[in-house]
Amino acid sequence: MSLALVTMSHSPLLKYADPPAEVADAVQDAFGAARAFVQEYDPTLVVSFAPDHYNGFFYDLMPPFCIGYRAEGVGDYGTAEGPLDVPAERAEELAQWVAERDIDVAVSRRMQIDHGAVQPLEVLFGTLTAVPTIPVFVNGVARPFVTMRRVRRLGEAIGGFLTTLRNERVLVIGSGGLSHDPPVPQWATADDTVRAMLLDGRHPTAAAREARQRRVIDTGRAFAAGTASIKDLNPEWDRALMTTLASGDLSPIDAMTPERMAEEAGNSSHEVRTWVAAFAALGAAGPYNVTYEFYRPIREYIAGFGVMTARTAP
Ligand SMILES: O=C(O)CCc1cccc(O)c1O
Ligand SMILES: [Fe+2]
Repeated sequence: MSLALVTMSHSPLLKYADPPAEVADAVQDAFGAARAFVQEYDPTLVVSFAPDHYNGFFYDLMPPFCIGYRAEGVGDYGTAEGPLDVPAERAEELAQWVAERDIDVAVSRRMQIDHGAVQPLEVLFGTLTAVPTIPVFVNGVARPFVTMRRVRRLGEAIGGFLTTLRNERVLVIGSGGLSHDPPVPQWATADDTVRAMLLDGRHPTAAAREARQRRVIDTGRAFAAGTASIKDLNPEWDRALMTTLASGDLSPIDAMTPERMAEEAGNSSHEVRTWVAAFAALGAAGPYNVTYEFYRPIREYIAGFGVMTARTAP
């Protein structure tokens, strides 16, 4: 049973920043390559590993992982709003399978997902309902972080389940990263107003959402102009990680720690957990080949921007 994979950075600034045309075109070309790969594979089921940015998951109950039985996009940053087509019974079987492999996952019958999960679906399929999709939340912004080994083992367990689905062509997606340090609030440094949002900020007013987005948009402009105080992108770190993921041997990733990741690649580099889970899932079906790779550090998007496609070796 073979599997296919697309991992890609996301950026809320895709529609709100203005990089040089050559850069924007290169990203669109990379999206086109990923889209062509997916069209050719013609998946019947998608499993999407994505982080969240305090739009669906908050500190009133923050799990490291969550499998969605139902899910809807919240429509942040102009992304699609509304329900996904989640095959609920399959999602339940998946959660049971994973639980039996000693990985503790939360489940949600009302998962809310943001641009982190929605953007790849829009890029690859145009809509949120084109292909039945099981969303898997992987915490990438809210301390505490589980070990990278745990993330790899989650991916392996999910991949093991997917290889049992003989009548499906399954695409796994990983969304986020790579190195980047956008102004996502953190509990330790937040004031009372921001803490209230981090605790339980569901269904913000339009004005509150606008204010949050404005801060990220302004930071992107300043970062491109060289006047932002956020940590710089780290292309060497990004390329090294992509090389490891492509190698098929993910064991070196177990040694990565949240502290060093934040130090070397920024506070949102933890989003690469979704890539690790996705590659580990792919690897559960056997050796794989990377069929496409794109990488550019893009300050306007506040992202070490990568796209990879891969499939089980023939
Ligand atoms: O908190 C937000 O609203 C989004 C922050 C953000 C910015 C650029 C790239 C990202 O991956 C990201 O997460
Ligand atoms: Fe993100």
